[in-house]
Amino acid sequence: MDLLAEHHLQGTSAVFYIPNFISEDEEQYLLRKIKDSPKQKWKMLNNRRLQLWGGEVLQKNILFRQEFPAFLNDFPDVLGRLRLLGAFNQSPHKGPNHVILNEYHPGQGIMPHEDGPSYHPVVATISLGSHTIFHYYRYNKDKDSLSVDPGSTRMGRSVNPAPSLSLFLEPRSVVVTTGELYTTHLHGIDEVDADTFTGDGFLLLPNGSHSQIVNRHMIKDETVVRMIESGGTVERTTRYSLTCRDVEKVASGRVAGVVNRT
Ligand SMILES: O=C(O)CCC(=O)C(=O)O
Ligand SMILES: [Fe+2]
Repeated sequence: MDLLAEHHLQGTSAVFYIPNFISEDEEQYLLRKIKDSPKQKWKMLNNRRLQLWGGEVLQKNILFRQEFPAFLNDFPDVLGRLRLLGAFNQSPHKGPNHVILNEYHPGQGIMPHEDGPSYHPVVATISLGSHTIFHYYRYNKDKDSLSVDPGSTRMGRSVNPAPSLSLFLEPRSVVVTTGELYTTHLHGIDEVDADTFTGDGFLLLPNGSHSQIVNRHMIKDETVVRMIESGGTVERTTRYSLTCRDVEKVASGRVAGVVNRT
């Protein structure tokens, strides 16, 4: 984790934020490749669409591999860059073997959730095209209480609606989450068109309360930093995220249409 260490987010056990992990030219290239990808690759969900790369995690949390497209491990070698960073040094395959591409138009987000047991507890999330605000949440202490929205949690435990940590993710940045923020917290993105800051680092949440942006001293875009410190609104545009993880169990043997590789 040496290269990562200088990007450690103070006050967290193990969150790392790296602005400009992807160059502007690489971002344009990746966005073009995403737009040119076959329509049938998209999986439609209620509030967004996504693509799975590297294979699919099927029964028993096992990954059935498929080759990555060249723009993830050839040019630009996003996956190799994550390996060099050391983010996956402790993971079974020493690098990500699975990537989810999520598309969010303004007003779209993702409910608080955990990523589940298939993955080694490290996730690297790259943002392309637009910023977003990424919240981490805790479960409430009362294990027996029912969730207000049971669909958003595992086991029907209630989630504390006040984020325990809020990050501003710039386009082209990567955030690496490990440790207890991965294993015991949830994460989510509010379904809003824009993000309004009220000064001193505080973000106005949809329920009228506030949450402070904890990585504001690490943000490179000075216009954004001024808004976060003095107040203002940043409109969201379409964001693509690459959620890169290592699935611990990988199927050996050949499956129809799936490349045999461990
Ligand atoms: O888009 C993001 O940044 C988060 C995506 C996510 O949490 C997931 O795919 O599990
Ligand atoms: Fe997630």
